[in-house]
Amino acid sequence: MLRPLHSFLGLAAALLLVALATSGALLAIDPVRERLTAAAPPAATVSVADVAELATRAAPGVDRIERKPSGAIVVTYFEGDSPAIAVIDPATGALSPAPEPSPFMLVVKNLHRKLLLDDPGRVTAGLGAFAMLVLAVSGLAMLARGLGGWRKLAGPVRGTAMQRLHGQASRAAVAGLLISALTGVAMSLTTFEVLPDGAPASAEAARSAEGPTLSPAQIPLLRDTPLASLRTLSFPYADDPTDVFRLATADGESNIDRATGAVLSTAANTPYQSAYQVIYALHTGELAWPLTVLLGLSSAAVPLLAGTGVAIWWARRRARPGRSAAIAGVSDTVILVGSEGNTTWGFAETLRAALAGAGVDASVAAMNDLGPHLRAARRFVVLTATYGDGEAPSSASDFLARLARFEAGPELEFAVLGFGDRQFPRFCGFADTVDRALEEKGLRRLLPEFRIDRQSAQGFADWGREFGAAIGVELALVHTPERPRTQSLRLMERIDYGVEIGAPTAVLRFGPGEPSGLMGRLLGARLPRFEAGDLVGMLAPGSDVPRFYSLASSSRDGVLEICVRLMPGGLCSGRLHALRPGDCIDGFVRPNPGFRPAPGHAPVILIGAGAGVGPLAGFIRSNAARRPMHLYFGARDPGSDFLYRNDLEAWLRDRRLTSLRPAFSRAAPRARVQHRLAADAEALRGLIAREAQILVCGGRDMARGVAEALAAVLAPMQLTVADLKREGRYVEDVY
Ligand SMILES: Cc1cc2nc3c(=O)[nH]c(=O)nc-3n(C[C@H](O)[C@H](O)[C@H](O)COP(=O)(O)O)c2cc1C
Repeated sequence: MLRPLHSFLGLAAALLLVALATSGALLAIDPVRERLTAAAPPAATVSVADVAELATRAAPGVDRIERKPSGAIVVTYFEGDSPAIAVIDPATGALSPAPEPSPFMLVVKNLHRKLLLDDPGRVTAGLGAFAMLVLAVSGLAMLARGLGGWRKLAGPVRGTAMQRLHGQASRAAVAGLLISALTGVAMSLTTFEVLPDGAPASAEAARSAEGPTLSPAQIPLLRDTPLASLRTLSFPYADDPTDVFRLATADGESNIDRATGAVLSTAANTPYQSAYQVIYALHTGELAWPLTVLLGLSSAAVPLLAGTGVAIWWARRRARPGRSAAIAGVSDTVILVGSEGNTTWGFAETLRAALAGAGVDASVAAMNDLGPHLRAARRFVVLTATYGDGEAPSSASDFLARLARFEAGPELEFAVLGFGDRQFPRFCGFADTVDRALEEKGLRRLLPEFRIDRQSAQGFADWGREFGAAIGVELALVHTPERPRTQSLRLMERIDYGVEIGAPTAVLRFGPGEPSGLMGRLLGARLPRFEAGDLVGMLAPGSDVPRFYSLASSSRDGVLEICVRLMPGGLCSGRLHALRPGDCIDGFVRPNPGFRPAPGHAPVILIGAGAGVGPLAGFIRSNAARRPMHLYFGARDPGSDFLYRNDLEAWLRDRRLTSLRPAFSRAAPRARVQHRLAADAEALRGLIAREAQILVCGGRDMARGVAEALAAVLAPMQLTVADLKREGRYVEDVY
């Protein structure tokens, strides 16, 4: 429900919000500039009477003085018959010219308040503020859901570059946008009298006694009112002997007898009038100038949020299959899809087509489409992704509630296939929940739940064989993900290791290759943006299924570096190892924000073996802040496959690397990283007590051995590897 609300409202209101927010950001410039150039605030002892005295001396025809939110005191007076305006220095009484309101800013103000129209514009601006409020709240709730709950709201945002930009910008701007939107709605409701009038109270009209006019210093109320609480002071009209001094402060208004100085009438603001003034001051940022800066910057982020939001919506729309597939009629087999990024729909379609080929009538629907019309189905096959901390993806957000209401027949069968990523603490957590719920509902299980890591086509094919056997057909699932948009990379340099010991491993450094597309031809080829630990996908010859390698550099290093072990019979590694400097290959970058050191200064323990040291070397190279980094590196022979040896020694010297603990399995004293970890147990416990984060990269067996060794290290601290994983302090990149 949240996503459609956010998307449709965002699309419908995008232009209006960009106009309101951009004009709001421009309006914030003047108050901040005024504040920065304003004189130092007067001492707290300066009273309204002091400044009014100075004003009567500097400008004998003074009509009114006003204290601006920036603190500037503006005097309006008459020079002969002509009105004039100036800023007065409350310490010296010196007058200086008041800044003229620029015609451009007047247009901007009109645009912001009423879109250059009258009442229809004011109504539309009010609706815009309401749309902003709904978008800010729904966006924040979606972000919290995606990150695994409100307590993880500050965690790293995941997803495509566009999704990360949208999430990070909205997180930075949401406080300011909520203040602007809430106060904007309140001001609109006040304008249209849905809420009571918030204008300050006016004191009842009064008449002065006849007699000579007192000077401000002779009037007790003006002496007792500090300058800081002044709004306006109007002086009595010279030609009307009964006119009064009119003093407005934050608390209300008073009329003062010009001849006696007595207070003739007074009106205090009601709590609502006081509240409205706070609302107004919050909206305009008048309350405090840092607030003006916050509101201005938050508003300036709105065009970025609108642009990235539309791009995300468009990408999602393009990837999603047609509506007809999503609400397909009832078939024998119904494939229910839980997806957020849409890749699971592609797997579902492959499955549907293969079932059709095997003579099984199947259709595809969103999990949220579960309803009484599906009671006629014979079996449900659930394909679902997981988000956040084991949460449902958007197309399955309502599934468990719908399942609770669903009346399943006694013969209904089910199978669950989870799509997830092992790096998350709750791998395929939502698929687990759905599997249990279907079993508890009394559906007949066809086969145990199966989990697929990082959209593995191989895993999908394996499950397909088991599922086919369970329903009595032969099923060969060949899933070809949509071919990603690649770019050409040119090999600049390669360093070979491990040849002598039969484990050839190469560090390959790429630069931009042949330019492609109009932009490439105009601007020249460039590398995309990436961080160490992100992935580069390469397509093996004759295959559309990419093989991913962890990046050992960030784009700031000017090269795209990977570390590749030649696998026996490996098509992709074979192709990469055959490259000579100058050769080109196509690849694409996929962000992998779950695998990188968390921000901050806490120590980092890096553990890798073989080519798994690649991304870890990238983290060390990027460690400009010199946070403590300790590397445990496993290889076979120091003379042959000590990858990055020269770099690691240089990084130890310049303190990017704090300690290096290599372990060699084929040279005395033979050891693996696990042994080094066990030997360093005490030191490791010290680091973990200082909030250290552990990053592990390498083969599955090594990762298992490392987890076991660390479990023993952690036990005396009453901690487990699972505890650290939950806190995001133990992350693995395992292949
Ligand atoms: C923000 C985000 C959070 C994720 N959280 C989890 C998780 O908690 N557990 C898990 O196994 N996979 C998690 N994943 C991985 C996805 O479930 C996986 O990539 C899935 O194949 C995506 O399918 P979809 O494109 O159809 O949504 C997450 C992915 C992202 C981008």
